Amino acid sequence: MSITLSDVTKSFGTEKVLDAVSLEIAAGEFFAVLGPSGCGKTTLLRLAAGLESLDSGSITIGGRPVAGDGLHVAPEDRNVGVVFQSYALWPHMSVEANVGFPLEAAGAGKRAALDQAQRHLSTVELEAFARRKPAELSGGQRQRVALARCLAQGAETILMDEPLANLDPHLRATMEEELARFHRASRTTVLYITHDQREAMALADRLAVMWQGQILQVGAPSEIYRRPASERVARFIGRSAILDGEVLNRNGRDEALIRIGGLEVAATSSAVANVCHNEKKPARILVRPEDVVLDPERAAVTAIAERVAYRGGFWEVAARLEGLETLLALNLPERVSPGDSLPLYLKRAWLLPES
Ligand SMILES: Nc1ncnc2c1ncn2[C@@H]1O[C@H](COP(=O)(O)OP(=O)(O)OP(=O)(O)O)[C@@H](O)[C@H]1O
Repeated sequence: MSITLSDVTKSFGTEKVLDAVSLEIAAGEFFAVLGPSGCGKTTLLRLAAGLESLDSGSITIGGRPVAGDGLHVAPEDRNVGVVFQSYALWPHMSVEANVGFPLEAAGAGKRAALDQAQRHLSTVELEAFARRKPAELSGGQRQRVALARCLAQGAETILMDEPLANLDPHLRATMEEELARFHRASRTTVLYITHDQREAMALADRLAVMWQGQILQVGAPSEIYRRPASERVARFIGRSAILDGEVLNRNGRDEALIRIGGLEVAATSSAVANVCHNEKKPARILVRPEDVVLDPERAAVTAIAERVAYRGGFWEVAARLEGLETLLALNLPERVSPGDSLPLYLKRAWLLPES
């Protein structure tokens, strides 16, 4: 079911934690909210779940108003499942009893509840573990039981708050795949809260970048990576260099010729519409590592390697362009050493919109 937040505002004491937040999450979408610690992500999720009440604005789920204008539908009547970092399973019950419990509580007979539980356990590929107790499962398996229980509740919308935060890196990667498979199989709407940009990029159809109670940008992960709306978003998502440069000329509808140090390159931007032909002005320019290539044939500039770190399969390099303070970030397939000069070719750049 779709989730719509309109101008949602929430304060705790004098601290405004959410400031007129509006979001539209489509039915069946995997939507991630990404932001640094304390920016208000969990509060947003708790408001959608009905675990907090809002100060102003409104929330609808599946088109039905659930909060706002004096209305507050109780969490159990919102038809949403919630998965937290801690799995909140009943330790004394078997896996199948944990999953079947919401069905029994809703009036289904014991046998029918267990049959249904089996079906939902097969969605998360845990049929074989039905008789175990939660303590006999791995962290990732417990997380899957919690997901199966949401499905058993009939939740067409699942709210997840950092569900992988307690897992070790290897299990996290496996669980990311599990979550993606779960979403494909169930087609539930997922609102997913995380501060891990890698996780959000890997899982989400779309994501919102949040900062200090506000939404900075909403878009597909590749859109946010390639076309960040501000320097803050650019710094938060992915590795990059943000350099001082100059716009030299407007080349096309969303392209301008820019200069960074001694280098001239075409940059795209949503902001080029504000640039006049032949108008020179200072600019902030985003360069992603994959857009900087070591290529003696096409090299337009030479940079000096300053820091080099092996990252398994490639070397991560920070290199200085003459006359510039900020270091360029690049990934190279071959080893270089600090002090080496690198003939570089810049494939493209992104002219950051003025903020
Ligand atoms: N019940 C509460 N009472 C008072 N302040 C609260 C309460 N819940 C959250 N806050 C404050 O609201 C702000 C946002 O908290 P929230 O948990 O939404 O952030 P978050 O983005 O989820 O952070 P994290 O990633 O660290 O979990 C924080 O400053 C927090 O201290």
